[in-house]
Amino acid sequence: MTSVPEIRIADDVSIPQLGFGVYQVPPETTEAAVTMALEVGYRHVDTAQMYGNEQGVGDALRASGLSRDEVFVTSKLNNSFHRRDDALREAEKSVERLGGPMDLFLVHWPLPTIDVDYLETWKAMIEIRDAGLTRAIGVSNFQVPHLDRIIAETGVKPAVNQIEVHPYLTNETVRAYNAEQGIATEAWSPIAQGAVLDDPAITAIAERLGRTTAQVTLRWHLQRNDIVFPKSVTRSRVEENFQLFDFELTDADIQAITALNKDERTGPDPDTFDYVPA
Ligand SMILES: NC(=O)C1=CN([C@@H]2O[C@H](COP(=O)(O)OP(=O)(O)OC[C@H]3O[C@@H](n4cnc5c(N)ncnc54)[C@H](OP(=O)(O)O)[C@@H]3O)[C@@H](O)[C@H]2O)C=CC1
Ligand SMILES: O=C(O)C(=O)[C@@H](O)[C@H](O)C(=O)CO
Repeated sequence: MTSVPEIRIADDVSIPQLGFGVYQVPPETTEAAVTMALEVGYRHVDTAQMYGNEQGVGDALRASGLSRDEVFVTSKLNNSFHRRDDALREAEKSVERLGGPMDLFLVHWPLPTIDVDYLETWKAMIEIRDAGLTRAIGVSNFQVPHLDRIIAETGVKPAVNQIEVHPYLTNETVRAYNAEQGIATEAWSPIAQGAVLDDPAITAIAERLGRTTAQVTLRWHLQRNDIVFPKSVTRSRVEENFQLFDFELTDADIQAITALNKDERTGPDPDTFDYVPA
């Protein structure tokens, strides 16, 4: 079985650096998709209340025969639940759907333009952790000023900051701040939902190494010490995305891929994103 490196993100909490993302996996097929990923060897699943598929993740874990502590599970607080009482209640519901305490629970978006202050939400996350509903807490899509503020006001650093990172959006400012603060960076949409896979520079490296462009891109993330969880519902790709530990990129390869940055987002901008589900 492939051994996936782990990154320590909090006292007594380590996360496998490679996981399986389930954004846009329909609720009715999530159990099958996660079961497939567990069969391939993934031991880290990234879901969210917003995805509507935590139940399917929990069902796959229960059916797997694996003990709960063998699989690292992350979920995220939905944008509608930023008020303290809502956050605590909804974290309990996530725990029920997932079948036990989470390993990592994130504030999904800072929503800086919404009337609930994300500082209230971060304080609620600390309570959620202290109540034992999750082993570690973190944030997602937080920019440097958001991070600065929650750390200054509470003295509690997020274990991770999950942000959009891929060769066309290297997000260096936030990554550097995360590193300086000892916050692990998780790179969402690591292959830009496929947008980087035909890039000529990545293709040239892939051809030289006899790998696919998805594997080269994911390996680039790993060698930059970021945590990734590519999503696929296609078994051959789920397998391909797991075969990353028997080759290496050179420093020159890493620099060439990093140089592809064009600050191009595939998803929303955290400074303006204000979607709150009804
Ligand atoms: N915190 C946040 O705000 C966000 C978090 N995320 C997290 O990050 C995870 C990954 O990001 P996501 O947006 O899903 O995008 P990814 O960058 O993982 O790309 C997923 C897409 O690429 C395809 N794909 C996957 N592997 C391959 C491959 N080897 N070759 C060719 N195509 C491939 C998939 O197709 P198919 O499934 O058809 O095989 C799917 O269309 C999410 O699932 C979620 O967990 C994502 C967005 C925002
Ligand atoms: O996938 C996620 O985690 C997201 O937050 C995205 O779905 C994001 O909300 C989006 O892309 C909305 O269009």
